[in-house]
Amino acid sequence: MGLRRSLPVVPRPPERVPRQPSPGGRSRRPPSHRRIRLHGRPPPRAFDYPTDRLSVYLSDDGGSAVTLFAFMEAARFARYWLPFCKENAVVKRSPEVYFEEESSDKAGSKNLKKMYENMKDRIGRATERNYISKDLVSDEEELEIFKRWKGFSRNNHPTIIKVLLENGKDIDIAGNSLPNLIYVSREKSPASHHHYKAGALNVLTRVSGALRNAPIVLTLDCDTFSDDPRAPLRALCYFLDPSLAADLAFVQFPQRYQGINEDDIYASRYMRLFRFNPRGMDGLRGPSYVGTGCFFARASLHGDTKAALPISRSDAGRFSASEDVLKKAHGLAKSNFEDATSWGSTIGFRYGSLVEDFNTGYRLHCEGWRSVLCDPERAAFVGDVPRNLNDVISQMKRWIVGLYEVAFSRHTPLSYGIRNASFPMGLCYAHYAFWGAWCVPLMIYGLLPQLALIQRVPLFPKVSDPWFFVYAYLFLAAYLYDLLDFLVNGVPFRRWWNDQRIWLFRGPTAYLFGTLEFLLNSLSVSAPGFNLTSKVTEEEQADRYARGDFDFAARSPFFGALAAVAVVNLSAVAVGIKRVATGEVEIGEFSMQLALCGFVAGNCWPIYGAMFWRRDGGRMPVRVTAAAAVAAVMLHMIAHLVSAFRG
Ligand SMILES: O=c1ccn([C@@H]2O[C@H](COP(=O)(O)OP(=O)(O)O[C@H]3O[C@H](CO)[C@@H](O)[C@H](O)[C@H]3O)[C@@H](O)[C@H]2O)c(=O)[nH]1
Ligand SMILES: [Mn+2]
Repeated sequence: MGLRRSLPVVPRPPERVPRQPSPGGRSRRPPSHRRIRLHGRPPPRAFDYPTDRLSVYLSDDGGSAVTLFAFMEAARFARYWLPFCKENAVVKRSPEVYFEEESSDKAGSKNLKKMYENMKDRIGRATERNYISKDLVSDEEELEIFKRWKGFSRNNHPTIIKVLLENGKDIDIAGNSLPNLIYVSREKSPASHHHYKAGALNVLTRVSGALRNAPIVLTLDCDTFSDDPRAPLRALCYFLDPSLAADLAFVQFPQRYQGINEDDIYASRYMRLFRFNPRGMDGLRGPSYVGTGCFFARASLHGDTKAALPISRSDAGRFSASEDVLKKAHGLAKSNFEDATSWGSTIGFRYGSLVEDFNTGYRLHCEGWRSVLCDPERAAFVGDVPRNLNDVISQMKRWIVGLYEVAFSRHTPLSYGIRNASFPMGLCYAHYAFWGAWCVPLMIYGLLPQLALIQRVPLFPKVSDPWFFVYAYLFLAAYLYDLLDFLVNGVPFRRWWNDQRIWLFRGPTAYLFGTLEFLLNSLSVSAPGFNLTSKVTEEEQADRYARGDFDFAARSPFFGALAAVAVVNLSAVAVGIKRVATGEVEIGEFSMQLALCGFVAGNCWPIYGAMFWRRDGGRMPVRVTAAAAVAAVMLHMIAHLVSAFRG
């Protein structure tokens, strides 16, 4: 049974008539460039896969002419880049990564690099002006396209679909045909909810369905690049396995990242979330969908039950971009197309949660579909992480809100999930859905024993009491178990230490603020929003990150809350030690509380540095420090009042 057609949706460029993109042109940095590093690797991605069975759809949710321009440029560059990769067996097919890491002396590599720099330069200029001017586009026909961008805004613009490359018509410089490349910017209008990324993915699903309707669909985020040309083949192995294929909805590759600093100070690898736990779920109904690096059976997105297997029988057609088909596609991308349809509720990517990935995978599992984790040694897809603490926490806060939206929906994992997916799957999903609830125990442990210590209220058994060992055991066993999981998986100790630290940091920040935000959303005081994770980093900030220094340079309420907890712990340690030293209290009675304060304070070390002695740009703004001190004093006063009242 031969695989007839397929359609991984993977950005990878090219352009029409072979036009010389001035390979020898001097690369010039625009003088007024702010020192900003774009850490999302630019688009070109490539697969070892027959190009006539590959279509790449790029969703531009920002509706920007600059994005289209960048893709036209990249498409042109690909005509030179792809033959070079083939000739030299280049596996790292992101040119940005290739030119950075490889000091290549391969034939043509110098010229190609120049060409690449030149392209980046032109895109840089376009980005800076936010406008495509005549000096950037010489082709009249192309210039015409950009003239359509009059009065467009991100939330109000018509549909634009542009077929940038068509297989069979466009070829690279070696004469090989190129895959289809289609730019899609869906219509946005203030009158319809656009449902963020899930909405964008559903438009892509429909548009690709009209143009080609291939049975396999790959979703990739804008900050992900493909780092293994054979990834589609790996995924297809599962889809073509008759023992799996009947109800296989998706094959998920773990999220893996580049550019994380040595000790991973912000725990950006999310080892449990993306590496350990999916392996466990793989033994049940399969890992959850994590938004990127995931191959779907199109059938599962159309709500067709159990239709994934007969890939070769699916009604995939030949790619067509005829006027009729394009007209139809424009209609499918209209902002009101989904009104009174089941898109987002029982078909396609599911709405109602800011974590559309988690929600969609969960609902598919509940509907009887399975998934598979594909975790080869070499990362198949590589993504980017935020590189300063405020962005890290903001991203997590958005996830927490989105997870609560699933937790408290009518499809809550605790009942619907357990009933429909299975008991253990329901629990796995509940474990994440209620993630933010960690703020309760974490806040209690971060404040209560400390304030009680200062008020001379013992909370735990004395060292001489046998119950003491139960507490000590629970604490140590939990930590040791966590540590072992990391060590066994080859993660160095310091990375584990940072991971547990960030877990504590999330308590009064992402977990707490996420929980509050969800409460406010539920009371309709505010509305959930998808704030994009920042994709740029200031040069200075990037350097700090590379050095492994914490970044507190923002007037962020997160930092205020963190610093307040840190100050309470520091004062408790100081007061506690003083009391023990002067014999005011008996050490046995407060040893556990003192140890706890010491442990938290030890973890807060980078916060004290940022508040008190650091002088570089990453220190905490004075205002935040002051606010935190006031908050800490107030907490002490409240504790004092409470204990006076009780006494
Ligand atoms: O209105 C929107 C908002 C986002 N996106 C896209 O969504 C993707 C993810 O956005 P990003 O800012 O990178 O968010 P992250 O928190 O880094 O993404 C993680 O969390 C998201 C759910 O919150 C998942 O969708 C992602 O796959 C997962 O990597 C990007 O490709 C965006 O272009 C849209 O297309 N439209
Ligand atoms: Mn991202």
